[in-house]
Amino acid sequence: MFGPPSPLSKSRLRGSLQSRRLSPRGSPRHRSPAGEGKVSFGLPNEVVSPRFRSKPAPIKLEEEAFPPESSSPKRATSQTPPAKEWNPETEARVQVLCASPASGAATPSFAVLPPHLPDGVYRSISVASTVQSSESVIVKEPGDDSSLVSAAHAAALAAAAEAMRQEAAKASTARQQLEDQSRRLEAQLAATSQILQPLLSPHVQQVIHTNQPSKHFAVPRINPPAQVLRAAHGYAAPKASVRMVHRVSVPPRVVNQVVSPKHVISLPEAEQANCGPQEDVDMTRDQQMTSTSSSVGVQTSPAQPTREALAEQEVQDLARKQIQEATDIASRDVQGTPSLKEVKEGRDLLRQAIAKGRAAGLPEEELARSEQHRRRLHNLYQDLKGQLRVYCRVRPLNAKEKRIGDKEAMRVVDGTTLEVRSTGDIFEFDGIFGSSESQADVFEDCSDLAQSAMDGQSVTVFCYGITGAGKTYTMYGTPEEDGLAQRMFGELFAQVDTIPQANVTIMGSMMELYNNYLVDLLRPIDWQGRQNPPLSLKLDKSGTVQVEGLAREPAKDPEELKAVFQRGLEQRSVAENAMNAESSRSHVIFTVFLTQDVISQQGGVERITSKLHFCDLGGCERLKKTEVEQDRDRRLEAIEINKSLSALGDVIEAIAKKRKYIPYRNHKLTQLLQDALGGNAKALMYVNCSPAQSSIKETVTALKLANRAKRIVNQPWESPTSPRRPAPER
Ligand SMILES: Nc1ncnc2c1ncn2[C@@H]1O[C@H](COP(=O)(O)OP(=O)(O)OP(=O)(O)O)[C@@H](O)[C@H]1O
Repeated sequence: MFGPPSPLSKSRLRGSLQSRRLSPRGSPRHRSPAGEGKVSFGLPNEVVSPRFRSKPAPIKLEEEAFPPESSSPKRATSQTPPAKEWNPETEARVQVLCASPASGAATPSFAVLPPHLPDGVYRSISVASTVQSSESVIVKEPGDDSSLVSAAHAAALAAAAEAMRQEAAKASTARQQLEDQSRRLEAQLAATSQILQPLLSPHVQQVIHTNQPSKHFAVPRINPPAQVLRAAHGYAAPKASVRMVHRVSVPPRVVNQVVSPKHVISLPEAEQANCGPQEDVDMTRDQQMTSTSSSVGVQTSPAQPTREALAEQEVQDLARKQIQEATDIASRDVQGTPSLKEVKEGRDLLRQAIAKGRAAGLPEEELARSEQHRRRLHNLYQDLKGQLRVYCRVRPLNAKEKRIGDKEAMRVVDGTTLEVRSTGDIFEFDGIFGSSESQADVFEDCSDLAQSAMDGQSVTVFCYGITGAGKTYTMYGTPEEDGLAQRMFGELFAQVDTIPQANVTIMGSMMELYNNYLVDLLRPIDWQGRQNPPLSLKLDKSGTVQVEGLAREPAKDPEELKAVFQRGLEQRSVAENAMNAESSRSHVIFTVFLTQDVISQQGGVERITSKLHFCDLGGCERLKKTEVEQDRDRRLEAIEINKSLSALGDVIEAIAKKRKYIPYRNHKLTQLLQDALGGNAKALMYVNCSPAQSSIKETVTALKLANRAKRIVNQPWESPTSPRRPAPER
């Protein structure tokens, strides 16, 4: 209905506006010269509010309200620009008073404007309705010769005026509401102030900008860090509980009523003041928060979720979705008789989804079901790979062997096949490591078992072979390069770190089995290499082997566990000297005990316990007849070693052939490892070989025993948290 504003010259406008005031009735500007066709209008005096009449407001131009005409719009300034004379011949003038709710200066007056308005008024009205500030004056374009408005035009103008009046009424209501709100705030602040009074320093009670148009009321915040205070105020608060302020803008009236005059200081003063130590307030932050909010009884509206909370929620929802998808895929993949690859993919997918869920902050009880599923898949994967896996590692010829011109009698055919050149024997293992392969390569396939141990399965790593074949090197490495055990310690703690709320206890123990006698390598020994009380083995009701009297040392990180193990190795050499033993004729077992409290689906706590054994087995070669006859001690050692290794072979074979009777009791070594062989346990055996032709006979014997061990069958999966079923024994 209203057309766009005329493209007026701003400089001309400014000139006209500056020279214009709300003029009294009968002023020359109020009436246009008759018959000229150019009419100018001023507001009649009776329609101007009394406030205006007594003190006419200066007319300002709000240029932003007009469409830009030139590229460099000019702003009206306080300086008076040169006044431009109004030419009634060429200009029709209209004054439009807009009542601004912000200023509250005037009420709308359009309805009472004279009916004889030129066309330009409509454009003016349109412009005026977009003007946000107090007054505007619109000038009719020169050359517009429509002189009088029709009655319809006048009615339209009146309607526009009515609309503006309604807007003003709305603004007034809004203002009223604001005032009410401000009064409520005032009451709340007064109450808060009363409560906080005892907690505030006498120096900084409340910090207020007294001379600023927008006043600030200081609301205390609890316990800011000392360094922040030091930076801000140059002092540190010893135990002060209330120091920093959050500023909340409130109407000046409210501030003045809330804060007593003696506490009103300007902000710069407050910042510069060396406030010194404050009174100690013996309340915790939480207590203060509680007491403040409860005693004040502040009416708070329900907390709106912040943008961060919404983003977090979104991430969590996405993580939930991914876990569900991964679970579905994994379940589908492992139906029927899944391949190793399918199980691995399902497990990895679920593992990643759970890790993302943890990172997104999903609670452990929500992840418990997926975790259980992931454990199941991991266990299935390990079982499919082989519950007992046997690897062969061939070391390089050593300096002595090279010196005597020994030949290499072994050939690694491929990753799983080994050939003995001289005899033509072929041995198949789960993996063969040649002389060039590093400790890291050997560890690669072993690292997954750290997860099995964390999931509650017992894990045993054996190193087996003839003297000097590289068992100790493989298991414990050298000072320069970690062996399997140290690498596994690192992996275990890395697993622990992936579960933020995990309550895991890791402890280490170390013992030596020499001539069927168990020695605790973490406890002192007497001159004969004995301990009092001696260690004894017991099988508890859950089928777990207990070594009574064995010291367990807690470890918080891999380094601490390595230190425990190092101490055990040192004690071992002391024991050997005392017992006149030969190192290769004893078994050394380092055990890591894991206890983990996991959150169940119902939110309760489930305890998972497991053991990780590292067994460096004694050399398996037979002594030459002459040596045995000459040295009684060496003979006894050899007999004992052979007995233990043969007992181990029997147990492995019995498990492999699914016999009802598993002869664990035949030797202390098998008794000790009863809960780590068969059942749900996992075992890795590394058979270490010398490649030398000179020791090929003993090497082949060791390889045959290892080959026999490989045939252990898998057992069905059991929950890691269910009591371990003892392996059958008659
Ligand atoms: N894969 C290998 N690469 C390089 N050197 C090796 C390797 N395996 C073993 N050795 C070296 O061979 C020597 C004998 O190894 P190690 O002491 O581990 O044998 P062992 O089987 O434990 O002997 P024992 O039964 O007497 O304890 C060591 O000097 C070791 O550093």
